[in-house]
Amino acid sequence: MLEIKNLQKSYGKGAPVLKDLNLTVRGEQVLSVIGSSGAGKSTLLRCINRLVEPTSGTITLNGTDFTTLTKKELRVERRRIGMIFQSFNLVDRLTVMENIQSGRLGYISTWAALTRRYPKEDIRKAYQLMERVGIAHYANKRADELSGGERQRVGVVRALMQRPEILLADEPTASLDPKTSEQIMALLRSLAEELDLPVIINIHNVTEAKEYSDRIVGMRYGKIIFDDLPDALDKEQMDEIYSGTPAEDRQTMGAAA
Ligand SMILES: Nc1ncnc2c1ncn2[C@@H]1O[C@H](COP(=O)(O)OP(=O)(O)OP(=O)(O)O)[C@@H](O)[C@H]1O
Repeated sequence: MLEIKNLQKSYGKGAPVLKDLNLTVRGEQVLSVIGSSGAGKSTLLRCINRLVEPTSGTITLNGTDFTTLTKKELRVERRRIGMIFQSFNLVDRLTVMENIQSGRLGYISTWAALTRRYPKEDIRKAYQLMERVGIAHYANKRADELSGGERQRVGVVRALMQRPEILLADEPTASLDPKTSEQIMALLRSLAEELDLPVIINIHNVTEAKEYSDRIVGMRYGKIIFDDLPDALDKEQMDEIYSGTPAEDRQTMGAAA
């Protein structure tokens, strides 16, 4: 279970971009986070694994409060959170297998990693996952020889190699064509179910969010203003989520205070 309580984030001395945010994610489910540009979706996702440092609040994953971990502890515990990126974040000159095995870095010795002597079990696991997502025949191909959809599948396998307890996907389909984008969303959805893995997706495409998610969270400038089943997201709710500007929201908050 992921439990986010009273999360606040301000960059430097700026106004808060996450405002006392609370969110609980239980069990297997795909949760999509939608909202205007600047609403704080990426910041929220990145606070969870502390790629961005929260200003205050707690983020607890299956009993571990990530906000209080030291840098050293975080290096170990972060493996429990898989992350998928819009730009895939692969090393172009490395093969698919090498990229995938980098998901095991921290589990195997630096020497084994440098000399590409991966444990047999890791190779078996990698092939099993690559077969599952349809890229096993590319194991020895360089990452930069793959299409966007194939690269994202490598990203997914790399994240799963960590044996994560939760998967975070930061706009995983934004660089893909519509058909490939749907395929990746469908893949994430079926993996969530097969592996009993909660997946949080930050996404702009509301149609896809509705089709492939079990739950939708709508953010407006640092706050969650919608949290429900996809079917409950109607035009009125959408207008609410996508209206306003950060400045207007600050004024409203000021008036309410
Ligand atoms: N590193 C940073 N330094 C300062 N401000 C930042 C930084 N990253 C994000 N912000 C600001 O925080 C706010 C939320 O940004 P964030 O990227 O989380 O929103 P988002 O909803 O993911 O937007 P988008 O959909 O465009 O990616 C924005 O006002 C943005 O300018």
